[in-house]
Order: sequence, then C-alpha cells, then structure tokens
Amino acid sequence: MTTSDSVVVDVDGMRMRYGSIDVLHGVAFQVHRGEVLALLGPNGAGKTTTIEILEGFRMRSAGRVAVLGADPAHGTEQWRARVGIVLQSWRDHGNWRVRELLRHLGSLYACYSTDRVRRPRDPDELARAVGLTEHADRKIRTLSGGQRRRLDVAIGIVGRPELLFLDEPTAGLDPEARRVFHDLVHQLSAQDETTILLTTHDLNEAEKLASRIVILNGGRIAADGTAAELARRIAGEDEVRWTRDGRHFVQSTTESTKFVRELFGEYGEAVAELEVRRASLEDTYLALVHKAEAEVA
Ligand SMILES: Nc1ncnc2c1ncn2[C@@H]1O[C@H](COP(=O)(O)OP(=O)(O)OP(=O)(O)O)[C@@H](O)[C@H]1O
Repeated sequence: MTTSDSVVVDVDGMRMRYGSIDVLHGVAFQVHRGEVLALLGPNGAGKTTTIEILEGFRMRSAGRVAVLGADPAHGTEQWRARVGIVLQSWRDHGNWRVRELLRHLGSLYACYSTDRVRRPRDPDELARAVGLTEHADRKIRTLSGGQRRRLDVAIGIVGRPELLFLDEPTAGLDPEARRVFHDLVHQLSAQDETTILLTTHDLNEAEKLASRIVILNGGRIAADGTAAELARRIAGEDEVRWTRDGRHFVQSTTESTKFVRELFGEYGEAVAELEVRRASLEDTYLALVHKAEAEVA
C-alpha cells in the first residue's frame, strides 16, 4: 500500500462562507485508512460544516477536498456506497420494524458487493453489534431515544462502509449503550480497517476512541495530533500525591516520572498511597482553545 493509497480524507485550504461570513478559514488535514479521528471544538467552531462538506452534502467556497480519492461535491453512487453516515437521528419509517428496515436499506448496497468487501451486513448480525437483538421485531416508532440512536449507528454501517462519519454518535446513550458503541468502533477500525471521523463534545470518549484528535476553533485548526502529543504541546503539570508517616503531600511537576524516582530514592518504602494525575484531555483542550482565542483577539 502506498502512502497516497492510505490517505482516505485529504483536505487543503478548505474555506466556507455563509453569505458574507467566513466560517472555515483554510482548513487542512488528512485522515489515513483505519484511523479514528475525533473532530473537537466549541459550539459553532465549524465541525458540522466540515463533515457535511466531506459527506458531499454542502459545497465548499474554496479549497481542495478528496474523500476516497474523489471530490465529494461530485461523488457518484458507487462512491456513496463506500461511505457511511450517521446523522443526528432516524425519524422516518416509524411503522417499519428494526430488522425489516435494516434488511431493506442493506439491499440497496447489494449491487456494490465485491469479493473483498461483502455488502450488505446481515440484519441480525448488525442488531447484535449495536445491542438491539431483543428489539429487532419492534416498530421503530416504539423505540426509546437511545435505542433509535443505536439504530442510527446500525444504519450507518449496514453497507460495510470504508469511511464512516459519526456526528455526535453517543448523545443520549446510557453508559451501557456507550460501552457497546465504543467496542463497536474499536472493532470496526481494528478488524475491518474502517476509517472513522467523529464529532463529540465528550472528551473522555475522544480520548478513549480516537487515534488522532483535530481541534477546530473559530473555523481554524487549533491543534492536530494524538491525545498525548496535544498534552505535550501544552506541557501541563502533573500532580503527584503521596503519604509518608501519616502525612499527605502534593507536588506539581512537569517531570512526574523523574520526581517519583527521586522520591523513592530518598524515602523508599516510607512512601505510600502514591497517585500521579496527568493533565487530562479536558485540561489540554481548554488550554488550546483559550490560547487560540487569545491569538485571534
Ligand atoms: N446554513 C447556514 N447559514 C449561515 N450560517 C451557518 C449555517 N450553518 C452554520 N452556520 C454558521 O457556521 C458556523 C459553524 O457552524 P457549525 O454548525 O459547523 O459548527 P459546529 O462546530 O458543528 O457547532 P456545534 O458544536 O454547535 O454543533 C456557526 O457560526 C454557524 O452559525
């Protein structure tokens, strides 16, 4: 596989203007095959606009965009069959039953099946993957909000997409459904090499799922890297806590490993209840967004 083969999304100099207002200012990033990329940013940062341009639902004002090797503004049906989209929520077809709808939507992908990529997925396998097996015979209008969200995800992957867009996929899901969804994302990227681009406001989720994180702020990319790389850029301080002879101690340091080694060197077994709290993605995210805002102001 060449490097260019492995680039699934390639964006350069992307601009978007609504009327006289610019909301994306020269956005550039790439997503590689099998990567899970989380697009983060405050409300109004331009995440949905970016995703909608990549999905081919919105025409950009300027810039180069290639998705699976094609310009999404001119994507063919064949191109669309390789892309999965999970929109905000599936509200139509209330009288259809879950299995029935999955089978019907899946049948639209059958003509795009190849030896390498079998399409569609089996409806029962899909229902199991999203935790809807016991609801497979229910009418969609009788499902709860969270059950519908699971169905949205099943619909997004029924055609076994090579690239999957997920816009706030876990909004409204309970912790159990969230866990099922996280396992599914890991499985899709690790076993099927599905490339996934998701937006979320849940930073724990981004840290858990994403191999890379892009932070958009005010229509500009404020950061692009792994959670660990972003944390290093901010060089936040870790907090080390421990007890010794019944007394509690707390120390902030940028070099917690070295500090702990020296602490044990000096006090050995007298050190107890040691805890190191590293800067979380939330700390890093807030610092990066504030820094980007200060630079624009
Ligand atoms: N159809 C439209 N016409 C005019 N302005 C729009 C339109 N759609 C979005 N905008 C503006 O573009 C900017 C980016 O919006 P977008 O929905 O992409 O942000 P977002 O990062 O997805 O936000 P959120 O986290 O709130 O979903 C916002 O200032 C928004 O008001």
